[in-house]
Amino acid sequence: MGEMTPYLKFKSLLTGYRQYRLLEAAFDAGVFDIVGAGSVTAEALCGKVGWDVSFGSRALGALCVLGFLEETPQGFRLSRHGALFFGTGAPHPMAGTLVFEKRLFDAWELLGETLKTGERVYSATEKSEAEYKKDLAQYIEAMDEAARIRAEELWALVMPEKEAGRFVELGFGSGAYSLAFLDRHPGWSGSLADLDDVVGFFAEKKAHHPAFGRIGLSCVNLLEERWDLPGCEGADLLLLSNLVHCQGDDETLGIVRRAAALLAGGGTLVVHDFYRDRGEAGGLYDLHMMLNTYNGKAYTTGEMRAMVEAAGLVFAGDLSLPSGSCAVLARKM
Ligand SMILES: C[S@@+](CC[C@H](N)C(=O)[O-])C[C@H]1O[C@@H](n2cnc3c(N)ncnc32)[C@H](O)[C@@H]1O
Repeated sequence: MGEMTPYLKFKSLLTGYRQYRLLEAAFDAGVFDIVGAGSVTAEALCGKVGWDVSFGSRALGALCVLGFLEETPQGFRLSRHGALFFGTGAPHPMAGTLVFEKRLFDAWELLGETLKTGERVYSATEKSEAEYKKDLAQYIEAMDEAARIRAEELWALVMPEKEAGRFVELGFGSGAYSLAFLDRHPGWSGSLADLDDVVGFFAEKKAHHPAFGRIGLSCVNLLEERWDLPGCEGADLLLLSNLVHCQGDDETLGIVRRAAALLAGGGTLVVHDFYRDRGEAGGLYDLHMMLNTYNGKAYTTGEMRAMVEAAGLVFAGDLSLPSGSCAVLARKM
């Protein structure tokens, strides 16, 4: 298919929620778990998920149109595209992402009011310890699903010049970027730092990973003006991935400055994120931060260049990734 006409682009934006609602209804009902195990007739499938056969068959047809399922003489099954994301053995499972996305709707309902108020309106309700832990696990799982895809994109473009070195990631989340880097570069060791609950979660979930033994972990609040991170000093490559959007200009500049101070001479800082001047993803991410954080924002690549230069580094270019994010690179001389 050629380029979308302006009207087609408008219309697909206008009705995008219909695709999402169908995907959500099918996911929530368990359709993908069932077709993931092999072809199944519409009658059997609808019976298992509790759908009316006549209406449910139409929904299954629509899932074929969207490209998630295909119909064979034996019934419905996952298409090649659908099998990337659903079913046992999917290389890029998206179940956590679908569960997490629902949590964002309430904040987006408040966009108009937020724009009028000029400050965050949405606030999460008070959580018990158990709810907080469950929400953190969901957040990290959703982040991990996206990060595992995007890490491959990043490290295919950003390659170290040395066989061995010290890799540092601050605000590592699920650790997907760090683990993917260390997988590719067995001569490197890693030092990772994040808030203590996130560090604990990583240590619990990823201890079995082959690169785990080459990683040192530290707990830190990156907003504090002084960091006690001796394990992160002398970094040959330091990654800030999807971290700078969590806070406003002054705090982010402080983080960039302190991160620059951790670099070894000749070391590289990689600031990977969604940038406002790099397509739709960055523009919408900026609003996502407006709605869901105290003062987070998506920066432009120009703003980030000014920050790395203010931190005494030499801007070394930027790289756009296929999934819409971008890496700003800077060197310590
Ligand atoms: C959006 S996640 C990104 C995780 C990972 N770098 C990635 O790209 O998938 C932001 C991470 O930064 C961490 N973070 C945010 N503010 C922080 C702070 N003040 N101190 C330490 N870590 C922080 C969060 O805990 C979270 O793990």
